[in-house]
Amino acid sequence: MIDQLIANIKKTNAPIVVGLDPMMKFIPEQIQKAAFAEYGETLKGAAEAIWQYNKGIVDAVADLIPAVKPQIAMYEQFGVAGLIAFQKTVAYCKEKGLVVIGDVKRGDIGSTSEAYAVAHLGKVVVGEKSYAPFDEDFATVNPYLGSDGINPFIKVCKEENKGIFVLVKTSNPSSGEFQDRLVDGRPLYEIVGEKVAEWGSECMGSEYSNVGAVVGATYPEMGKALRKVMPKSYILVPGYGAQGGKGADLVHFFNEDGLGAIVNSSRGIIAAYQQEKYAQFGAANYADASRQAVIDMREDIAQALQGRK
Ligand SMILES: O=C(O)c1cc(=O)[nH]c(=O)n1[C@@H]1O[C@H](COP(=O)(O)O)[C@@H](O)[C@H]1O
Repeated sequence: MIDQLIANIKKTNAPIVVGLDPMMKFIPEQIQKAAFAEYGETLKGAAEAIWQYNKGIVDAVADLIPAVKPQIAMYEQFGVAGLIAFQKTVAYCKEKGLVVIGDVKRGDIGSTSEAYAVAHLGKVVVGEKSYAPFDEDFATVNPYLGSDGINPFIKVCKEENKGIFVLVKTSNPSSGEFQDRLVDGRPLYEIVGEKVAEWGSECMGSEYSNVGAVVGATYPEMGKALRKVMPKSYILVPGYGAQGGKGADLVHFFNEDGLGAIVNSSRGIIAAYQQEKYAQFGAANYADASRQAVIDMREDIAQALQGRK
């Protein structure tokens, strides 16, 4: 699957992931009204609104980007109806040729991780039949339980040609509370990064591994160090835009070949029309504002990478 992701990145010339993290406050009134008219102010109504909103954005940006990252929490808050919207979003994006990174941040004891891996990347067996319940291409995984929690994902990745991104150094302000702690004189995130390289060596694509890492754009120096620790792992870099990360911060997350990193922006793209910079689009043209925000992000990253040469 990493090969598909890289092919899409090369085709679009955009190492960008659009994060599909829909929140009701982003959804234009006309979409909410139509959904509520059909289903009432119910969980189903909310789920219909987020699905229609997503569809508008995906239709507007799909030709520009290699991948999307739906964040399951934004759907799960609307219960089963929300999860159906998640599933529909995954399927629709795949139909459009996009690689789908399910941001599910799973990880548990072995037997439980196995079920998570089956749910999101693999197939579940029911009698004589088998089903791919959510069928994302990649999933984000929390490594805190150690190899027991990761190995079932790697097994499914090998069987199904899928991939994972393991949390190594997260973008949030308190990520250092545990992740930066020194263990035998070295920061914990570096030890996890080494483990990602080891797990990744078991699950290689042609140039890069199907086991990638998540490292926040908000910690560029750590990104630089981690790039060297896991040379064959793709780094998924969240924290661009709404969390303050900029193109210039991202340069060292990439390898010399211009590959090796893919940068996520969620609110910065999907709610662009609510920013002053894109206000002229208005709520009715929210998807056009998202398209312009993707073009600007692509330019920002390209310029930063150009500056490195
Ligand atoms: O795994 C992630 O994607 C992730 C890891 C991390 O360290 N920081 C982080 O922000 N994320 C996710 O990336 C997205 C960032 O959203 P924006 O800040 O709106 O661009 C959210 O879906 C977060 O859950």
